[in-house]
Amino acid sequence: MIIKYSVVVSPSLKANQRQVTTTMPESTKMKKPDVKIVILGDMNVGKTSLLHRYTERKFKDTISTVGGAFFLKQWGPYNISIWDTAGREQFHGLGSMYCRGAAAVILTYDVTNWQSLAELEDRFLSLTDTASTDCIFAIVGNKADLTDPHAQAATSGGGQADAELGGVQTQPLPACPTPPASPLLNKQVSKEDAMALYGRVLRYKGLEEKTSPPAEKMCFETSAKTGYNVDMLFETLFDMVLPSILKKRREGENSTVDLEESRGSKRTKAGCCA
Ligand SMILES: Nc1nc2c(ncn2[C@@H]2O[C@H](COP(=O)(O)OP(=O)(O)OP(=O)(O)O)[C@@H](O)[C@H]2O)c(=O)[nH]1
Ligand SMILES: [Mg+2]
Repeated sequence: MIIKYSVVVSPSLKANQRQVTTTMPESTKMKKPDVKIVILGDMNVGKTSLLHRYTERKFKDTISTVGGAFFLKQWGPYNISIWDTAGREQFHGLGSMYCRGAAAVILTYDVTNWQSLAELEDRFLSLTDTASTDCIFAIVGNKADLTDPHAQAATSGGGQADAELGGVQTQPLPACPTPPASPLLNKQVSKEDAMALYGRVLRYKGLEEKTSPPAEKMCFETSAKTGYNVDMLFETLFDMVLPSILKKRREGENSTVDLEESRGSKRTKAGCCA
């Protein structure tokens, strides 16, 4: 089950004064998220498209994100919120607010645009200072369909999430004729460049490479257009944030005050003193 919530901000105010309002479907009582994943990156790299692909199994027209939105994904018994953010400079100040307490951050670039990788380090990495201390990082090169014939030919499976959306039963679509492959563009960012950035992210966070998830596992090339590696990205992260969820739940249990017990102990104390 996936529910989408929008976050509305007033762009006319300065970043630190902006009012943030969350809107949600009237009929939906918000479930409490167990954990938060945030997707960051420059404008136009395809953050919203990746989320549409994962949650709606579609590649559809987007408009540049204003403020942010989050999706609530039920993963087994847990609720995972996935936050989409705006890449536009104008909304930069909101990024660290969205990252507060995040268990995982997806740093997204466009494989055909070197600058979009550089921006991750220059502009977005510092926004993650507010994330959880054990935050996991994934580096994602999107638009792989433009440079890689495998990604261009991939077709995303649709069954699982289609069936999940509002519990609506869907019929498989009739097979479409395969569109002609478009000519491939030059790849500007190699997987090695992304893996080197992952190493620098770990150093920035003061994390040991030896004890952190390896770069090969945490660097993905995806296509929101064809669905290439999109499920793999989100589901790898969901599995990896489970320990954070369990830790949070344990901490929640330990900090719960048992009112009956405390009333009882008060009475005993009072009885003692009497
Ligand atoms: N070929 C190709 N185009 C893509 C892909 N993902 C996104 N796009 C296109 O890239 C443009 C930007 O996509 P968005 O998802 O809106 O980008 P964004 O990162 O959310 O941008 P902001 O909201 O402005 O930060 C759109 O025209 C998309 O259709 C992809 O995997 N392949
Ligand atoms: Mg967007």
